[in-house]
Amino acid sequence: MNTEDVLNEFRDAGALREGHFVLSSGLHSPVFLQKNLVFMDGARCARLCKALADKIVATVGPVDAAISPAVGGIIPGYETAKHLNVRSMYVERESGEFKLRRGFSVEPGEKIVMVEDIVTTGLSSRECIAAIQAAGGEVVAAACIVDRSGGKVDVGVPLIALASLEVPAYPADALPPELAALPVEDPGSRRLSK
Ligand SMILES: O=P(O)(O)OC[C@H]1O[C@H](OP(=O)(O)OP(=O)(O)O)[C@H](O)[C@@H]1O
Ligand SMILES: O=C(O)c1cc(=O)[nH]c(=O)[nH]1
Ligand SMILES: [Mg+2]
Repeated sequence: MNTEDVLNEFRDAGALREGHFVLSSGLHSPVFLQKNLVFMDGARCARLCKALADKIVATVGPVDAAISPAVGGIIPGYETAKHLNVRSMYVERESGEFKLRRGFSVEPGEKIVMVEDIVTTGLSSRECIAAIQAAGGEVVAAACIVDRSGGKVDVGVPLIALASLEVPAYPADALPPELAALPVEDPGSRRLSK
């Protein structure tokens, strides 16, 4: 499955959104990949995650478990782990920091693949990787459905992306006028209050 195949899955799901979005990183973008509309369709989610699982095995060989950052990473992490035939866990924010909770644990030195939905700046991936390492896991690779940086981000381990594209994103104080004129949506969970 190549980048165009993945984008077609997003298009068919109505998940390739245009407007004015503030991203997890605080950057603003005219494009948002609303991955939940993709993952809500089990067959579509399975097609994407089976392809991602195959790419992970082809790149780094077998792994012991997959761990994802909540919320967006949970469904693709679970589905990718299913195709890898390994257990699936997630980290979630506790006082703002990703932690393994809910009885999840890793054995020292277990080979872990970190599975994200979308990578933009890689900040969430790096935070998730740090949490896995703090729990004793060896993160052998990061994987994602879409890398919006076009291969530019460095998450400290090899990043295996099913699709790679460059999408414009701007700091809040450098918005193009046509973007600034649109009402802003903040669809992610980083700034949600409890
Ligand atoms: O590479 P980055 O710049 O960190 O951006 C990508 C992250 O942003 C989104 O999560 P978000 O924090 O919006 O919350 P969500 O997972 O609940 O959608 C997405 O799920 C990635 O985790
Ligand atoms: O960077 C993000 O927060 C982000 C971008 C995107 O297209 N989709 C998403 O869910 N998050
Ligand atoms: Mg996320």
